[in-house]
Amino acid sequence: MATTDNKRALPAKVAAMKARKRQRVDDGGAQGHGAAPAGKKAKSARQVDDLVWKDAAMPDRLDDYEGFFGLEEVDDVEVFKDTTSGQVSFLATAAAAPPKTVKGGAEVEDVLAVVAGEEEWAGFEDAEEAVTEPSAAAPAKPAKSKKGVKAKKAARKPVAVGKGDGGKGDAAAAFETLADGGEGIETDVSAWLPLKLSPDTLASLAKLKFSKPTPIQRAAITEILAGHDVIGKASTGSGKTLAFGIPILERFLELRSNPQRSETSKAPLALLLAPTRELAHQLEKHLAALCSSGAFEPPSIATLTGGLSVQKQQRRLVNADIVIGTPGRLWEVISSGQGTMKALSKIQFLVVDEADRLLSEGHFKEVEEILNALDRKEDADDEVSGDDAEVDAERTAAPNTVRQTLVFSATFDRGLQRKLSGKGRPGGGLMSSRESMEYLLSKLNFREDTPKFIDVNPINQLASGLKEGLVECVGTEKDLYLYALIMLHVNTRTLVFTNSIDAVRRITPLLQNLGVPAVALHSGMVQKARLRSVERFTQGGLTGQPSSSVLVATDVAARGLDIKNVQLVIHYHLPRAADSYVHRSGRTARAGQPGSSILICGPEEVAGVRRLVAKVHAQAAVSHSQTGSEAAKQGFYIRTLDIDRRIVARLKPRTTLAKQLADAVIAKEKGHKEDSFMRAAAEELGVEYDSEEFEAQANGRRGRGGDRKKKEREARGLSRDDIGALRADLREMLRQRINVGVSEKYLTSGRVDVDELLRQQESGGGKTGEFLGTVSHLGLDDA
Ligand SMILES: Nc1ncnc2c1ncn2[C@@H]1O[C@H](COP(=O)(O)OP(=O)(O)OP(=O)(O)O)[C@@H](O)[C@H]1O
Repeated sequence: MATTDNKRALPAKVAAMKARKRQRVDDGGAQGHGAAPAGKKAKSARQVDDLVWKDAAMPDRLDDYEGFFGLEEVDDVEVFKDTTSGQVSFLATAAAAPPKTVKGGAEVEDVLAVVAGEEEWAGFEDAEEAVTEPSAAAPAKPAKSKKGVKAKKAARKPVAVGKGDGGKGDAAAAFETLADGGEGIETDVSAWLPLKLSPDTLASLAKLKFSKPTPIQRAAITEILAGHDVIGKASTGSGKTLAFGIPILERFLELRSNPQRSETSKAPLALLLAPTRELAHQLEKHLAALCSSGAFEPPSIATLTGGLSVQKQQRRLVNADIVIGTPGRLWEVISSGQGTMKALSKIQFLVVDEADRLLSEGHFKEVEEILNALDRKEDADDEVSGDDAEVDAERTAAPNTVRQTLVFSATFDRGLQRKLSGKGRPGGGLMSSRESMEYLLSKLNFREDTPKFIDVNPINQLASGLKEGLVECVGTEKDLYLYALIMLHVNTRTLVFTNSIDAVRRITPLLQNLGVPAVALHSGMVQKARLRSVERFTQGGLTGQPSSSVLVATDVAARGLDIKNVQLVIHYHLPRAADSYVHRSGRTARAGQPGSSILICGPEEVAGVRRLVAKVHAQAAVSHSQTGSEAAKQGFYIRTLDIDRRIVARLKPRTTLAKQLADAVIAKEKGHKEDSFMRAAAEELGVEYDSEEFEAQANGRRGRGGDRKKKEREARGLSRDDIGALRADLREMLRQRINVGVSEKYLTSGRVDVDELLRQQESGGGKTGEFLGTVSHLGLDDA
């Protein structure tokens, strides 16, 4: 740790912070605290409400306390009066006046007092004299000896910043105190120092235990802080959120510390666009976590997504520092007026997360309208209507000089990527194709001609800890194989992707019937249920409450969702495109963790799947082949995983029963809905409704889907008793152990203890891994 005689240059922001503190102390004097006596203990000026008032003890016999009911008292406070203004102020020690939440990060002293729980602050060590210098205008703050600081630290197990790095200890001393948060966390955040972040931000990072920036954070934060527009590409789960979140926080703290905040700085600072509601809420969570150290008053965040009360969201907009939204709801709010557009036109950051999705065809219309609205220079007060916004915007849009635009994703179109990195074919400027992402990017109205393109993983879009494999089976056995895979990964948080809402609706109850704790997520669910599913999945599985260790979802969960410890992704349906494969698979193996991705496909699909996965890996293969690797020259070849047929065969009866049950319940629900609909329609038409008659007519018109309809009718025909009997049969079946054909190996009560099976197999002379076929190649036997 540095001492006062071993001074080094402080990061600019730390120096600025200290200057601010000094300024504050000086200002305090100028504003009338000048007469404050220099206390023996360091005391500082407080508002009356900031003091620690205690209930005054009252004598027992005074029934109504003679008018003193509620009397409060305070210790260790000096009262003094400004001679010129006559204003009364209080000087109190930290013990008498623990500071409230600190605004703007400027009040370093208060932050430190909160964090350290001390009366006095040791200061930034290499410039103690500047901080502790007794001012004529302020209470003296005695410098604390290094020994004293250390003793307290030892007791409080502080965050270790700059440990062993020699050159960074000066600022580190302050960060140590700042970042502890009283929780005894030890996180060395010195690796962040080159990014020159404020102590408040470092304190937050320490609290999050993020000891060093990820590559995209290291590269992007510097450029963003330098004021550049950035297009950032990095693999899934590599920390892109904080790559833009940290610079936004830095700017927020800077603005907060400025007492003369301009009109602009009172408007929202940043607007973040996300493609799905879940991702928007997750962005809010991540930013809130980043701002939760307690060292400063966090920014107010308004998240605008569909499915939740628009009025409530509009109210939250009023004081929002950061606005996060999905395009549909955001546009709804902007176009409904209320001055939203005017406020948003002053944002300093526009973030487009999962940009290739947001800017793709089909999603872009609303994004385009929002962008147009943001860039309208004239009549910013006017309300925009969806119809005229585009025309007006064409007329009034001008390059934005204030706003920085930050565009992030794990996947960008390859041609565009080459162009952005300066390796593309010359010609065909950014406006070449209206449908292409190039055109859409051009609409983002970057402040610079050439935004910085940062690609930290030009070789591989997939996380390095990801293992991939495929399971081949006939289409009618997909349910069975899905169940088998889940059974073979007990206590594994698993995300199952399908291509349709109907499939989610069918598979979830099927798995539930089999005793698998599954929850559903798709866009047809009401928003609260969607959020609840994510919550249950996030909490379940690993904490001894297996209430939701499997999430069955459509691609609404494919992008951006950051759920800890998802170890397995199963593609029940094949992803429709290479980028979907990347993003779905990216829900596992995040933040440097291992994870596996398994595709279930029919024999006729295998060739297509191999092509698709090879395409994703193509760039890596090309790059490796330049170094001569034989395997790489052949391209990436995804392995087929052999699941022991004996297990599959023995799981079949229970799966068939569970499916029958699930189908019956779904068919009944559907029938009930149809019935209600038909009854209402018949009533409206004034005809009598006879479901059997209608059914008979339908039978006569059997066309496409006739078999399915027949099955549905059969399933619907099951009585309540029939369903009860099926349930009882299934329960009984799930209680049975499944003998897998080798003595002492079995599956019990719907779950499989794979480790136990492998152990027994090994001790019985079997080869480890044989049981799971090549699944062991994925590392799944560790699960
Ligand atoms: N510096 C860091 N050190 C450790 N963990 C980090 C760091 N930065 C972020 N993380 C964690 O890494 C995880 C993934 O981060 P994030 O969700 O930002 O990834 P992403 O790159 O946006 O992924 P995707 O492309 O899937 O959206 C999060 O749980 C986040 O808290």
